[in-house]
Amino acid sequence: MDKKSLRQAMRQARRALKPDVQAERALSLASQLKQQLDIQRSQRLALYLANDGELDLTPTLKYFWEQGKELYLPVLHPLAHNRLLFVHYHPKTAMQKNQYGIWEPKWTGKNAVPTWTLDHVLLPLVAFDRQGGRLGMGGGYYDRSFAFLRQKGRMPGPKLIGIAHDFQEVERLDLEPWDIPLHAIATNNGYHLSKTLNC
Ligand SMILES: Nc1nc2c(c(=O)[nH]1)N(C=O)[C@@H](CNc1ccc(C(=O)N[C@@H](CCC(=O)O)C(=O)O)cc1)CN2
Ligand SMILES: Nc1ncnc2c1ncn2[C@@H]1O[C@H](COP(=O)(O)OP(=O)(O)OP(=O)(O)O)[C@@H](O)[C@H]1O
Repeated sequence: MDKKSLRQAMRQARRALKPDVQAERALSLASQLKQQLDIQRSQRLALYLANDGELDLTPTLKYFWEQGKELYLPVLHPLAHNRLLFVHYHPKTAMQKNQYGIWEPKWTGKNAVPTWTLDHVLLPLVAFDRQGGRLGMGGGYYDRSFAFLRQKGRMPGPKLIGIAHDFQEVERLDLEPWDIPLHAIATNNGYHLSKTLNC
Protein backbone atom coordinates (compact mmCIF):
# COMPACT_ATOMS: atom_id res chain seq x y z
CA MET A 1 0.00 0.00 0.00
CA ASP A 2 1.39 3.45 -0.81
CA LYS A 3 1.84 6.09 1.89
CA LYS A 4 -1.19 8.08 0.88
CA SER A 5 -3.61 5.13 0.95
CA LEU A 6 -2.13 3.85 4.21
CA ARG A 7 -2.61 7.30 5.80
CA GLN A 8 -6.20 7.45 4.62
CA ALA A 9 -7.03 3.94 5.83
CA MET A 10 -5.47 4.43 9.28
CA ARG A 11 -6.99 7.86 9.81
CA GLN A 12 -10.40 6.59 8.82
CA ALA A 13 -10.11 3.59 11.17
CA ARG A 14 -9.13 5.69 14.17
CA ARG A 15 -11.82 8.31 13.50
CA ALA A 16 -14.41 5.50 13.51
CA LEU A 17 -13.67 4.60 17.16
CA LYS A 18 -16.57 5.41 19.48
CA PRO A 19 -15.97 7.88 22.34
CA ASP A 20 -16.30 5.18 25.05
CA VAL A 21 -13.71 3.04 23.26
CA GLN A 22 -11.41 6.03 22.91
CA ALA A 23 -11.79 6.79 26.63
CA GLU A 24 -10.98 3.23 27.65
CA ARG A 25 -7.94 3.15 25.33
CA ALA A 26 -6.72 6.45 26.74
CA LEU A 27 -6.74 4.93 30.25
CA SER A 28 -4.86 1.84 29.06
CA LEU A 29 -2.25 4.03 27.41
CA ALA A 30 -1.81 6.05 30.61
CA SER A 31 -1.22 2.86 32.59
CA GLN A 32 1.40 1.72 30.04
CA LEU A 33 3.25 5.02 30.25
CA LYS A 34 3.08 5.32 34.06
CA GLN A 35 4.96 2.03 34.36
CA GLN A 36 8.02 3.18 32.39
CA LEU A 37 10.87 4.00 34.78
CA ASP A 38 12.59 6.12 32.18
CA ILE A 39 9.51 8.31 31.72
CA GLN A 40 8.98 8.51 35.48
CA ARG A 41 12.39 10.22 35.65
CA SER A 42 11.52 12.72 32.92
CA GLN A 43 11.32 16.37 33.92
CA ARG A 44 10.35 18.00 30.62
CA LEU A 45 7.80 16.04 28.70
CA ALA A 46 6.10 17.02 25.43
CA LEU A 47 2.69 15.60 24.55
CA TYR A 48 -0.10 16.46 22.11
CA LEU A 49 -3.83 17.15 22.29
CA ALA A 50 -5.57 14.41 20.34
CA ASN A 51 -7.14 15.21 16.99
CA ASP A 52 -8.59 13.10 14.17
CA GLY A 53 -9.12 9.97 16.31
CA GLU A 54 -5.57 9.95 17.70
CA LEU A 55 -5.00 8.01 20.89
CA ASP A 56 -5.95 10.49 23.62
CA LEU A 57 -3.30 11.56 26.14
CA THR A 58 -5.65 13.42 28.52
CA PRO A 59 -5.44 10.94 31.44
CA THR A 60 -1.67 10.70 30.92
CA LEU A 61 -1.35 14.46 30.92
CA LYS A 62 -3.30 14.84 34.16
CA TYR A 63 -1.24 12.18 35.86
CA PHE A 64 2.07 13.77 34.88
CA TRP A 65 0.85 17.18 36.01
CA GLU A 66 0.08 15.70 39.40
CA GLN A 67 3.59 14.24 39.41
CA GLY A 68 4.97 17.76 39.06
CA LYS A 69 6.43 17.38 35.57
CA GLU A 70 6.83 20.30 33.19
CA LEU A 71 4.57 19.61 30.21
CA TYR A 72 4.86 21.06 26.70
CA LEU A 73 2.68 21.03 23.60
CA PRO A 74 3.67 21.45 19.95
CA VAL A 75 2.83 24.81 18.39
CA LEU A 76 3.14 25.51 14.65
CA HIS A 77 6.17 27.75 14.33
CA PRO A 78 5.06 31.23 13.22
CA LEU A 79 8.26 31.81 11.22
CA ALA A 80 10.13 28.60 10.41
CA HIS A 81 8.41 26.58 7.65
CA ASN A 82 6.72 23.38 8.91
CA ARG A 83 8.52 23.33 12.23
CA LEU A 84 7.24 23.05 15.77
CA LEU A 85 7.88 25.09 18.89
CA PHE A 86 7.35 23.41 22.25
CA VAL A 87 5.39 25.69 24.55
CA HIS A 88 4.81 25.21 28.28
CA TYR A 89 1.34 23.95 29.14
CA HIS A 90 -0.38 24.21 32.52
CA PRO A 91 -4.07 24.43 33.48
CA LYS A 92 -4.18 28.22 33.02
CA THR A 93 -2.31 28.49 29.72
CA ALA A 94 -4.11 30.67 27.15
CA MET A 95 -5.04 28.49 24.18
CA GLN A 96 -5.98 29.05 20.55
CA LYS A 97 -6.77 26.88 17.53
CA ASN A 98 -4.11 26.43 14.86
CA GLN A 99 -4.72 26.24 11.11
CA TYR A 100 -5.71 22.55 11.41
CA GLY A 101 -8.24 23.25 14.18
CA ILE A 102 -6.00 21.76 16.90
CA TRP A 103 -5.83 23.61 20.22
CA GLU A 104 -2.37 24.90 21.05
CA PRO A 105 -0.92 27.21 23.73
CA LYS A 106 -0.40 30.83 22.75
CA TRP A 107 3.27 31.53 22.19
CA THR A 108 4.28 34.64 24.15
CA GLY A 109 7.89 34.66 22.99
CA LYS A 110 8.92 33.50 26.49
CA ASN A 111 7.08 30.25 27.11
CA ALA A 112 8.88 27.94 24.62
CA VAL A 113 11.94 25.85 25.45
CA PRO A 114 14.77 24.80 23.11
CA THR A 115 13.71 21.48 21.61
CA TRP A 116 16.91 19.68 22.63
CA THR A 117 16.20 20.37 26.33
CA LEU A 118 13.09 18.16 26.35
CA ASP A 119 13.57 14.76 28.00
CA HIS A 120 10.79 12.88 26.23
CA VAL A 121 8.45 13.68 23.36
CA LEU A 122 5.25 11.69 22.96
CA LEU A 123 4.30 12.12 19.32
CA PRO A 124 1.22 11.08 17.39
CA LEU A 125 1.57 8.38 14.74
CA VAL A 126 -0.57 7.51 11.77
CA ALA A 127 1.24 4.16 11.35
CA PHE A 128 4.34 2.50 12.81
CA ASP A 129 6.49 -0.62 12.65
CA ARG A 130 8.55 -2.38 15.32
CA GLN A 131 11.82 -1.11 13.82
CA GLY A 132 11.04 2.45 14.93
CA GLY A 133 9.67 3.56 11.57
CA ARG A 134 6.83 6.06 11.66
CA LEU A 135 4.28 7.62 9.39
CA GLY A 136 2.87 10.98 10.48
CA MET A 137 0.29 13.35 9.04
CA GLY A 138 2.60 14.21 6.15
CA GLY A 139 3.61 17.75 7.02
CA GLY A 140 7.12 16.71 8.06
CA TYR A 141 6.71 18.84 11.24
CA TYR A 142 8.25 16.36 13.66
CA ASP A 143 10.89 15.26 11.12
CA ARG A 144 12.09 18.82 10.63
CA SER A 145 11.91 19.75 14.30
CA PHE A 146 13.98 16.73 15.38
CA ALA A 147 16.32 16.52 12.36
CA PHE A 148 19.19 17.43 14.73
CA LEU A 149 18.86 14.01 16.39
CA ARG A 150 20.40 12.46 13.27
CA GLN A 151 23.72 14.32 13.67
CA LYS A 152 26.72 12.45 15.04
CA GLY A 153 28.28 13.94 18.17
CA ARG A 154 25.19 16.06 18.72
CA MET A 155 23.81 17.60 21.90
CA PRO A 156 21.88 15.23 24.08
CA GLY A 157 18.28 15.28 23.01
CA PRO A 158 14.87 13.94 23.87
CA LYS A 159 13.76 10.36 23.47
CA LEU A 160 10.95 10.14 20.96
CA ILE A 161 8.08 7.88 21.92
CA GLY A 162 5.45 7.28 19.27
CA ILE A 163 1.85 6.96 20.40
CA ALA A 164 -0.72 5.00 18.40
CA HIS A 165 -3.64 2.62 18.61
CA ASP A 166 -2.45 -1.01 18.44
CA PHE A 167 -4.14 -1.52 15.06
CA GLN A 168 -1.94 1.17 13.51
CA GLU A 169 1.01 -1.24 13.45
CA VAL A 170 2.24 -2.45 10.06
CA GLU A 171 4.92 -5.02 9.20
CA ARG A 172 7.40 -2.55 7.75
CA LEU A 173 7.42 1.09 6.65
CA ASP A 174 9.91 2.22 4.04
CA LEU A 175 12.18 4.71 5.73
CA GLU A 176 12.79 8.03 4.00
CA PRO A 177 16.22 9.66 4.42
CA TRP A 178 14.74 12.38 6.63
CA ASP A 179 12.73 10.06 8.89
CA ILE A 180 13.65 10.29 12.56
CA PRO A 181 13.57 6.86 14.22
CA LEU A 182 11.58 6.36 17.40
CA HIS A 183 13.03 5.08 20.67
CA ALA A 184 9.83 3.35 21.62
CA ILE A 185 6.18 3.01 20.77
CA ALA A 186 3.36 3.06 23.29
CA THR A 187 -0.10 1.83 22.37
CA ASN A 188 -3.30 1.12 24.30
CA ASN A 189 -1.96 -2.39 24.55
CA GLY A 190 1.78 -2.34 25.14
CA TYR A 191 5.14 -0.60 25.20
CA HIS A 192 7.70 -1.60 22.60
CA LEU A 193 11.31 -0.47 22.50
CA SER A 194 12.46 0.00 18.91
CA LYS A 195 14.46 -2.94 17.64
CA THR A 196 17.00 -0.72 15.90
CA LEU A 197 17.91 1.49 18.88
CA ASN A 198 19.58 0.26 22.05
CA CYS A 199 18.11 2.52 24.66
N1 LIG B 1 -2.70 16.28 17.81
C1 LIG B 1 -1.76 16.61 16.95
N2 LIG B 1 -1.13 17.78 17.07
C2 LIG B 1 -0.19 18.11 16.16
C3 LIG B 1 0.18 17.24 15.12
C4 LIG B 1 -0.52 16.01 15.00
O1 LIG B 1 -0.28 15.17 14.09
N3 LIG B 1 -1.47 15.74 15.94
N4 LIG B 1 1.17 17.59 14.23
C5 LIG B 1 1.97 16.70 13.52
O2 LIG B 1 2.56 17.00 12.55
C6 LIG B 1 1.38 19.02 14.02
C7 LIG B 1 0.28 19.51 13.11
N5 LIG B 1 0.34 18.81 11.86
C8 LIG B 1 -0.76 18.49 11.10
C9 LIG B 1 -0.57 18.22 9.77
C10 LIG B 1 -1.66 17.97 8.95
C11 LIG B 1 -2.94 17.97 9.47
C12 LIG B 1 -4.14 17.78 8.62
O3 LIG B 1 -5.22 17.51 9.11
N6 LIG B 1 -4.05 17.94 7.31
C13 LIG B 1 -5.20 17.88 6.44
C14 LIG B 1 -5.03 18.66 5.16
C15 LIG B 1 -4.22 19.92 5.27
C16 LIG B 1 -5.02 21.19 5.37
O4 LIG B 1 -6.18 21.21 5.79
O5 LIG B 1 -4.41 22.24 5.03
C17 LIG B 1 -5.48 16.47 6.04
O6 LIG B 1 -4.50 15.71 5.80
O7 LIG B 1 -6.65 16.10 6.01
C18 LIG B 1 -3.12 18.21 10.82
C19 LIG B 1 -2.02 18.45 11.63
C20 LIG B 1 1.40 19.73 15.34
N7 LIG B 1 0.35 19.33 16.23
N1 LIG C 1 14.54 17.57 7.86
C1 LIG C 1 13.81 17.95 6.80
N2 LIG C 1 14.19 18.99 6.02
C2 LIG C 1 13.44 19.35 4.96
N3 LIG C 1 12.31 18.74 4.58
C3 LIG C 1 11.88 17.72 5.29
C4 LIG C 1 12.59 17.27 6.44
N4 LIG C 1 11.90 16.24 6.98
C5 LIG C 1 10.81 16.06 6.19
N5 LIG C 1 10.78 16.92 5.18
C6 LIG C 1 9.73 17.02 4.14
O1 LIG C 1 8.45 16.93 4.75
C7 LIG C 1 7.55 16.22 3.91
C8 LIG C 1 6.69 15.27 4.71
O2 LIG C 1 7.44 14.19 5.17
P1 LIG C 1 6.73 12.82 5.62
O3 LIG C 1 5.75 12.36 4.59
O4 LIG C 1 7.79 11.86 6.03
O5 LIG C 1 5.91 13.38 6.89
P2 LIG C 1 5.50 12.68 8.22
O6 LIG C 1 6.69 12.07 8.88
O7 LIG C 1 4.37 11.79 7.93
O8 LIG C 1 4.98 13.95 9.04
P3 LIG C 1 5.28 14.51 10.50
O9 LIG C 1 6.78 14.60 10.70
O10 LIG C 1 4.62 15.85 10.49
O11 LIG C 1 4.66 13.57 11.46
C9 LIG C 1 8.37 15.54 2.84
O12 LIG C 1 8.00 16.11 1.61
C10 LIG C 1 9.81 15.85 3.20
O13 LIG C 1 10.51 16.21 2.02
